Amino acid sequence: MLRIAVPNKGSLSEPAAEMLREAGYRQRRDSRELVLPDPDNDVEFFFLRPRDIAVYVGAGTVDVGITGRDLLLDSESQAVEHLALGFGRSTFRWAAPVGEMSDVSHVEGRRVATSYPGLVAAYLAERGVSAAGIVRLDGAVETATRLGVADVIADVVETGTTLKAAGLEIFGDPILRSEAVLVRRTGTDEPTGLDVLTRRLQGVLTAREYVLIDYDVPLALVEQAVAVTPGLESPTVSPLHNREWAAVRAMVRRSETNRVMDALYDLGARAILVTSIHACRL
Ligand SMILES: Nc1ncnc2c1ncn2[C@@H]1O[C@H](COP(=O)(O)OP(=O)(O)OP(=O)(O)O)[C@@H](O)[C@H]1O
Ligand SMILES: O=P(O)(O)OC[C@H]1O[C@H](OP(=O)(O)OP(=O)(O)O)[C@H](O)[C@@H]1O
Ligand SMILES: [Mg+2]
Repeated sequence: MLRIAVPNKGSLSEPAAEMLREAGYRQRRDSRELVLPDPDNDVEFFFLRPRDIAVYVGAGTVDVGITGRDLLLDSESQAVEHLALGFGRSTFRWAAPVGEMSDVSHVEGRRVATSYPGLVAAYLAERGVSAAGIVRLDGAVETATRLGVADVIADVVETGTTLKAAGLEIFGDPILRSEAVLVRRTGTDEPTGLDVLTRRLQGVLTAREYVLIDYDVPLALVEQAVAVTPGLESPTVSPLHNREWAAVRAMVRRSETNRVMDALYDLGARAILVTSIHACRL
């Protein structure tokens, strides 16, 4: 039975449960449940703090887990990224009071507040910058400079609203681009059942990223139309009752739907229909 760790709280918790539900797994109804067996799918879920998940996976006490890439790298555990999951996207960035710093070299000799000391120390060491110290805080890191415990912070930024409200501005390149990831232990055989979980999650990712497009097009234009919608392997082209026309079906990236529909219409395609993909295996 594959043991899967899932965030029990925080911003990754709900979207992780949603993705697993879409992949056909049982999910808990009560947020106080800590363990949930799913015998039909031969897996067992453990609801743990996202920060601890890489630690459990690295120690081998659970087989795989969902956590943030930033938390994985901060953990310095034996866990590695297996599959990026496309939700919980954020950047991890430097910030300081407005107008004070513009480059990571300015962190030299200054005090840094962060919830990710491992990640920050590794980043600074790689660039040969010595901070005066790293102050580890659990949250609300943006307040640290105002309260005088640090000169600069390194923290998760999504919209930038929290930083702005604290009178801070980002500087330097992003330390990291993070998102939720499925992690597994390094240096051991792949756990039994991970192949099925991976295919199911990839199915959800594809169903979210792609739509199906159907249209009718004059036979003479099929080649040009297919060049606009090449699909993943090859589009389906079917005859229509009117023998001078064909029906085409292909997968298209959701983000490109309208551009593709416009191009097909301009070419002469008609009855262009777009439908969501509910589930898939490629
Ligand atoms: N505002 C946000 N937008 C996107 N991802 C975020 C945001 N805040 C935290 N994360 C991500 O969530 C993970 C941290 O989860 P964690 O549960 O420890 O903190 P949290 O989501 O901030 O919850 P809380 O602070 O309520 O405990 C990290 O991978 C981080 O990148
Ligand atoms: O760029 P924004 O959209 O403002 O989001 C980023 C903020 O969200 C998270 O904080 P959270 O609300 O989890 O509080 P915390 O600092 O106590 O973890 C994160 O730690 C940042 O502070
Ligand atoms: Mg938080």
